[in-house]
Amino acid sequence: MRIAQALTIAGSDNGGGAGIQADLKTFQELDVYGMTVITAIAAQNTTGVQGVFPISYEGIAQQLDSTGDDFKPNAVKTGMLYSTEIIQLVAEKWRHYEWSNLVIDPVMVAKGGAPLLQQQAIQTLITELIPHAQITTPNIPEAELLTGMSIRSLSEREEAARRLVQMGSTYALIKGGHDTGGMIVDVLYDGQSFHYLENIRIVTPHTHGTGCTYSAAITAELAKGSSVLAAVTTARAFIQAAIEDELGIGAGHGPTNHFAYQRRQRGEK
Ligand SMILES: Nc1ncnc2c1ncn2[C@@H]1O[C@H](COP(=O)(O)OP(=O)(O)O)[C@@H](O)[C@H]1O
Ligand SMILES: Cc1ncc(COP(=O)(O)O)c(N)n1
Repeated sequence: MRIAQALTIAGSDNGGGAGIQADLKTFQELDVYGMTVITAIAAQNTTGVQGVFPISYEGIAQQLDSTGDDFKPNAVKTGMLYSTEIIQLVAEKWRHYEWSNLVIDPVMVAKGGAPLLQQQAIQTLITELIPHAQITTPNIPEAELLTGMSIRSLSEREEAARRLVQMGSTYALIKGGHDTGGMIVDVLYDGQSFHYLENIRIVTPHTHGTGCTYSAAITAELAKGSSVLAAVTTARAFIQAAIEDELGIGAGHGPTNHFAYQRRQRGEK
């Protein structure tokens, strides 16, 4: 049996809704073999982040080498990278192992407001890692920090996507979840034309890990050989199902339902 393989380089969420855990669950649901490099341990639950404990530089470097020396992931995603040093390290190993299909989810702040990327590391992300990206997937506040522009209108979302492509990302996906309308519009740009993914906003507090799950689904589809547009389209359906069929776990902003998409595909509830 040949199986597509994907690597996630991200932080751990013990609550299982975001970070490494969301990525692995998503890979598994989409029939992709998942591998991990853990950058930090975030102690968190549905009410917030209680602590962040970075893994040592050596610990991350060794995980990257142990992975790269033996495995050939078909796609790689980054989530919480935390510091300038970690971003530089990932960029160096990326070049060394000649990996392909890099998906950058530029995780900066948790839903509750806790910082997951040091402020000074944003510039390093732009100069060192984004030029290697097949696709970069910021939410609106992350896109504002990366591009230095304020984003209100659809045309500003398009301009932000253009700037990310100018920085070297082959595709840019500006996610619309932080907008306020009844429809959510995610804007995908390939350097020439725009694609708009429009979905009904689901009224729910349970959106913890949506960005992680969405970008993990894109990574899984790229690992299987899909085009970027096809990967984003499938991933969007995956995240919509995951938010719609809510699990209602925890007292605060609960995780999404990683089972939902495949259950629907099989005609189950
Ligand atoms: N309430 C919602 N209803 C439907 N889709 C949502 C909802 N919240 C988020 N999404 C979708 O999940 C994806 C990630 O959400 P977003 O909030 O933009 O990013 P992040 O989780 O990185 O902050 C986007 O495609 C967004 O449109
Ligand atoms: C380890 C880790 N990575 C990423 C997120 C962002 O997820 P969200 O924006 O849904 O809080 C998180 N909370 N924890």
